[in-house]
Amino acid sequence: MVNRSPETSAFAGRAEFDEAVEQARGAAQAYYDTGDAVMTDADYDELADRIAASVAAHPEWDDRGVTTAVAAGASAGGDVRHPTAMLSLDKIKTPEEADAFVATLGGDGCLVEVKLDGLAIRAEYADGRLTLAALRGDGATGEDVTAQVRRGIAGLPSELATPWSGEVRGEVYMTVEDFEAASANRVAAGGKAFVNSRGAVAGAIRSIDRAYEAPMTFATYEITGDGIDPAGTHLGRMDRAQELGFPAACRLIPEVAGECFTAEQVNAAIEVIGGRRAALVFPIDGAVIKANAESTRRRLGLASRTPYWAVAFKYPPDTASTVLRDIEVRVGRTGRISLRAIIDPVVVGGTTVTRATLHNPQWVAEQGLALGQTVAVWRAGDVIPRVTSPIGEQPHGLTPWLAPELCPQCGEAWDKSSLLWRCHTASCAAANALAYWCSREALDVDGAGDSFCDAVIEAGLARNVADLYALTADDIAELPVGKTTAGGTVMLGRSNAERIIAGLEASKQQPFNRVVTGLGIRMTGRSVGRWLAARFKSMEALRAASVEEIAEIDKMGLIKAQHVVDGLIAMSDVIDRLAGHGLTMRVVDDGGAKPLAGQTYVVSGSVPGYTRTTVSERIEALGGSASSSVSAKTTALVTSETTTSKAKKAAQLGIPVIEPEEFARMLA
Ligand SMILES: NC(=O)c1ccc[n+]([C@@H]2O[C@H](COP(=O)([O-])OP(=O)(O)OC[C@H]3O[C@@H](n4cnc5c(N)ncnc54)[C@H](O)[C@@H]3O)[C@@H](O)[C@H]2O)c1
Repeated sequence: MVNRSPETSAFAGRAEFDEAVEQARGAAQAYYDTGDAVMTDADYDELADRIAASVAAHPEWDDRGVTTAVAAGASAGGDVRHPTAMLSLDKIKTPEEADAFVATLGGDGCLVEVKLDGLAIRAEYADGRLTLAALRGDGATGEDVTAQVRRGIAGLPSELATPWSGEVRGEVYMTVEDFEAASANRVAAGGKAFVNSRGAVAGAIRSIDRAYEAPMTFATYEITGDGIDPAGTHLGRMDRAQELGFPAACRLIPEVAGECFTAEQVNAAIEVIGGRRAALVFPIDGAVIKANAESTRRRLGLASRTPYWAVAFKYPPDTASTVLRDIEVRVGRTGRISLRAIIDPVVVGGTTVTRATLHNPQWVAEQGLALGQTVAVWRAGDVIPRVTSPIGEQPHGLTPWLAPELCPQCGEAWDKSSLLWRCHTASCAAANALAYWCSREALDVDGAGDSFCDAVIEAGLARNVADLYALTADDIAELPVGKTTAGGTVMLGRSNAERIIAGLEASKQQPFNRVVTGLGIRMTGRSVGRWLAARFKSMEALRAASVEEIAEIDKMGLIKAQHVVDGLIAMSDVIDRLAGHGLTMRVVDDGGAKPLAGQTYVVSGSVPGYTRTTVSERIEALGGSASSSVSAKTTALVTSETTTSKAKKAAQLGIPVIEPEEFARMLA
């Protein structure tokens, strides 16, 4: 057994302990039987650790199998008896615990492989034909899923190319893409969206006559049978498995497929897998460290629930639970509804998060989400945090949240023809266009927020961004921009009006790329604005460019290029008037030195004194390029974090990392 982290504390009293056991068993029942989440895995693991620490301190306390049985609390296995037990794995969380495990191997070799997050399955073959497939169940017996497997699981064929007889064990899982598809297919067939990919596998593999497509994949980690040396090594057996057509879990990340002999090698492999976690197409919840040679495995042996020759390293959770407090409804630049969850602060993926996105109104309704309810929030790598599921039963007395039937901006009905509702009214489109133009990522007009833009459109003072430049402080000082708590009207006021007019004046000095960005052409944003400005240098040249010429820009593509051409034509008059008002219509080269020429930087997080846009602009003004993803071409990654996927990728590729403060000095 692996030593538990010192901070794990035992329960003080028996009653508290019994309650925790009950809670853990209930959670396991939901987790294994239905794939539902009653708590996050991290919360479950903490509870199980505390139960284990309590049993260690009070051996007479009965934990009803939580620490000694496979899937304790879940419904009893099934009709199929496994010839040898299908075990669980002991968990570790720190490099020191990994060191301790490696020490137990006594210098023998081990492997570090991905711990796939799906369901354990075993399949028997006779003369190349699948004869039986069963789930792990309680470890001793499991459910027969032969018919479901025959429906098709990639990597677990009903018939092999050779007449092989034997048994494979492994994990059935869904790739990220297949999970999204299975979930959408189930909703289209009148069912509920799946909560996560493991839950999706649990649901799909158990329903024999499901009315929706749910593509699944298999990878093996154990094999016995014809031509397999039971006394050999894991790597040897996996070679044979691959020859037979079963993908091996240990080969899914080729960089870590070799044998390790030292704790340093093991921890380095754990780091590599952890660094790639957010970008992997298959779901993992850890890495498995396991002895390679059968002789080592036999020497170390098995406990009742787990082998002593393998452990699972669990990465810091990328999912945390918190309480949903509010949902803000906004209309995006392209008229699409966007939902933002306001949540109690929670640390997830190494950062404190207070806001998260939500899929769409239908998903929220299906999940029955209510304000005040506990939800799971997921954040991986640098992605925007997302609410992935409600956790547990909805507390009594809460009413499910429903999105407003009307657009909160213009009061008209949504177009609900797709899951992401849209508002198509001309006033909303115009107000969104103005708000985008004035936003920090475009012309950054001081003081001109959403309520000002709505009010200008409402009052008929502007129909497009060019009209803004004809306004005076007198025109806008009395615009109604809000309501007092007593229901009275709040006016913009003279000083705010003057601030906005000064902000509009100052925006005439903004560089050309921001003018291009601010036009708000579909499928474009600040990066495309910068690429177009850098490539064509002036509005004149940009307007003269063909779709093909624009598409030649790296990462651009024909579809975006077509939108650019169409957008520029549609906004022809507006652009002419903007030019007339003195907005910057060409790249102004300050003639300064270009010390970053030929260099590419990836900035992750904030650099003092710069916004995300201005830092990219500054890099480019100094002759360099700003990119969003780390690759072999990256000169350096700018970040103060060491645990993000970008930082790990940079470490893997040997790319230098620069602290944001130092980078700010380089740009000065
Ligand atoms: N959220 C909840 O309410 C809840 C409840 C119960 C359990 N859980 C989670 O389940 C875990 C315990 O589950 P478990 O006992 O099923 O163990 P486990 O899933 O953590 O580990 C054992 C399993 O790992 C799988 N596996 C994947 N890749 C593997 C590989 N390369 N080599 C070997 N095995 C591999 C196998 O299916 C094996 O059965 C807990 O740590 C917890 O995170 C969560």
